[in-house]
Amino acid sequence: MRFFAIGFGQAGGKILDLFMENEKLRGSNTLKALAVNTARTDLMGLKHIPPKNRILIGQTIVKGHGVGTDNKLGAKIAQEEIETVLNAIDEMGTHEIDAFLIIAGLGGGTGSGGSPVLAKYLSEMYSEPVYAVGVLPAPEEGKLYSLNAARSMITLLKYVDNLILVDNGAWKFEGMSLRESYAKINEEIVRRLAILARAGEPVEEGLVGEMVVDSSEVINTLRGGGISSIGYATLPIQEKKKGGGLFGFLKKKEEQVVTAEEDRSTRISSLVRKAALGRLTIPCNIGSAERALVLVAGPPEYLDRKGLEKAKLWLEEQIAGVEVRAGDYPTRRTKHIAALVVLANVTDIPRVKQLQKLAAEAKEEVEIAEKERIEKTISLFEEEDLEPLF
Ligand SMILES: Nc1nc2c(ncn2[C@@H]2O[C@H](COP(=O)(O)OP(=O)(O)OP(=O)(O)O)[C@@H](O)[C@H]2O)c(=O)[nH]1
Repeated sequence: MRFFAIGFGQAGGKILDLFMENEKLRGSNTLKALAVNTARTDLMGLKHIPPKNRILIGQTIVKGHGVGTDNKLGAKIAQEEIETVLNAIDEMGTHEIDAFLIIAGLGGGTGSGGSPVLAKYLSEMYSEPVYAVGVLPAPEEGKLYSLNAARSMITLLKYVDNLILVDNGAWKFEGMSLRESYAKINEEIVRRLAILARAGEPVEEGLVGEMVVDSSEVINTLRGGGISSIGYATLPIQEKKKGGGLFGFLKKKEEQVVTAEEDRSTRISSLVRKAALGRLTIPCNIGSAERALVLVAGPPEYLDRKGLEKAKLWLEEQIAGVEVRAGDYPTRRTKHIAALVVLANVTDIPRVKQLQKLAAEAKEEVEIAEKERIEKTISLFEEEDLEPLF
């Protein structure tokens, strides 16, 4: 799956930078990456997106300092400078890509306001699907972030072919602050995107996928303009050494490592279940998904067609719809078997409901506060009979 990815704002840029690093490390050069921001320092902090593929917008308005969580300003700047962004995309080349992928934190200003604007233009100008990865703010970030995210989500859903949500609140790591968790959350997001990017890619020389998933199957799964959540699970593998002895046995117990000789089919199907029922990028009711896609990657001797088919049947029972696509990707560049489950077009997502509620409250509070402020300011001058200067 060849993505043209645009990291919008700080979170989007950082996640895309890591995605780029990951793709380089695994020897793939199919990912096109462009970072767009109103903050100069955010762009300067990127390491793997080449400087020529970083665009600073809004310089005349915010002087390279970001929009300070004002997503209306973020949207306005993106609208005014959309030509610059679209020209950069065109110059980088779009003829070989399968889809656009906009990545942004939806609680801030630049990415939250800018990504729906970009999604609108890309969906009008190109036939390739436009997906967004939207990072939702954690509850402790406050009502302004909720209001921003809710507004951005509603607008994005008008233009994208699919919105993959990631909930920072659900992903905050034990004993860590949200900020300290960012790096780990970003790694988790990139792990999932990297597996998705393997769909339809030529496999390493000498390897053959048993059930290949093409990029068109990813596109068919994600069609329809809904919200998706992604599950993921891995299992470490271990080459079976002759005379592994007591140490080998202990290691196996501790780390739950597996060897190729164990029941492959059960192992694959339980790994897929673990991915679907475990921690999703956004917690949701799996029974409300319209479609699903399963991708399993790992060394070929650990992959198994029967196991995948079993997992597919099981998922068909779990989701609301009937469309489940499944495939595998053999690779020797890993010491794990990884299962990815995309739950497409889910409708029962408690965090989104909660965000809408918080956003509605925040909107009302802002309006009341503004009205009161105007009234109080006027009343400050009511008693005096002074004329304004002009
Ligand atoms: N997962 C994750 N979330 C992040 C990261 N950085 C910021 N966020 C979240 O993204 C939201 C803020 O968005 P940013 O991308 O920082 O803001 P921006 O788009 O650059 O906009 P302004 O800074 O307002 O100009 C908040 O909800 C943060 O919790 C990150 O590296 N990873």
